[in-house]
Amino acid sequence: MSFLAIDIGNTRLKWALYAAPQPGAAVLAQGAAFLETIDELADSQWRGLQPPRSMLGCNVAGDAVRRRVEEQLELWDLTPRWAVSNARDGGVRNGYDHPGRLGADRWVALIGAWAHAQARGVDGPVLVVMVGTAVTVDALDGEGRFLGGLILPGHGIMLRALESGTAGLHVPTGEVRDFPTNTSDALTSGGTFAITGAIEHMHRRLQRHCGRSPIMLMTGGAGWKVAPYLDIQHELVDSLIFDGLLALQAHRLAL
Ligand SMILES: Nc1ncnc2c1ncn2[C@@H]1O[C@H](COP(=O)(O)OP(=O)(O)O)[C@@H](O)[C@H]1O
Ligand SMILES: CC(C)(COP(=O)(O)O)[C@@H](O)C(=O)NCCC(=O)O
Ligand SMILES: [K+]
Repeated sequence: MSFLAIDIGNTRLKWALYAAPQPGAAVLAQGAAFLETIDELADSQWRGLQPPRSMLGCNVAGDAVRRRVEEQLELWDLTPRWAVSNARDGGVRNGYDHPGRLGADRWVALIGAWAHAQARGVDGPVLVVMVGTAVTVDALDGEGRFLGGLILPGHGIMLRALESGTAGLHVPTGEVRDFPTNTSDALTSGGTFAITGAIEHMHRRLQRHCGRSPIMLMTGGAGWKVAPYLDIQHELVDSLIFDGLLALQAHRLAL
């Protein structure tokens, strides 16, 4: 019954093997690999794993990367399946102008966030934040409607853009400070507060739109770096995308 969930972002592939394709199933094994090393998965992290019976992934890193991962999946006898954004699934309605153009990771995370809210009896809005290569800040109302969201550069991209666009900004990583007094701290703090500022802005907007304070769920490889500087209540849920994939797979099996 085991189920493999895969989340391919623009920096890393994350995977988790679950005992069953059901929300709340036990994690049997998990790992992550930078995209440069995904051609070794079958010979390294995945070797010796209990063979998964099914898989569902989400991928925003392009078709070439998907094909490379499918080659690794040939280790087992299973059909690779990939989540695509659509108009409605897992209790969420997609408000994007062209639902299929919404990043599959955002769609799956919204479905995971909705499942979390339902499980906790939350019936108000949810702000879904992912801090990966890029940062996304997505608004879900109390009825499970995805209203829309922001995309902004992640910390690394912001710093590289500043480095390549200026003559005088080649400095080591600094600390986050309220009033930075050197270039390193100014850049690190600027990047962090650009992200927290966008999150807090969307939080206010969603609160105003729904007339209720949203809960906020945050995920992504760099979430832990941003979380300490957020002035609003939030929860880090590392497994948000996997939880969305589990919800989708369970839903599909129930049909
Ligand atoms: N082991 C790590 N140590 C420190 N930072 C990390 C680590 N792994 C990831 N990150 C941070 O998280 C970002 C990537 O997060 P991730 O969620 O894997 O992105 P994506 O989903 O876009 O591939 C990196 O840009 C980096 O800032
Ligand atoms: C916004 C993203 C680049 C985020 O990618 P990530 O940081 O997870 O690697 C990805 O969700 C994407 O390519 N989205 C498609 C465009 C959209 O969502 O509107
Ligand atoms: K991601």
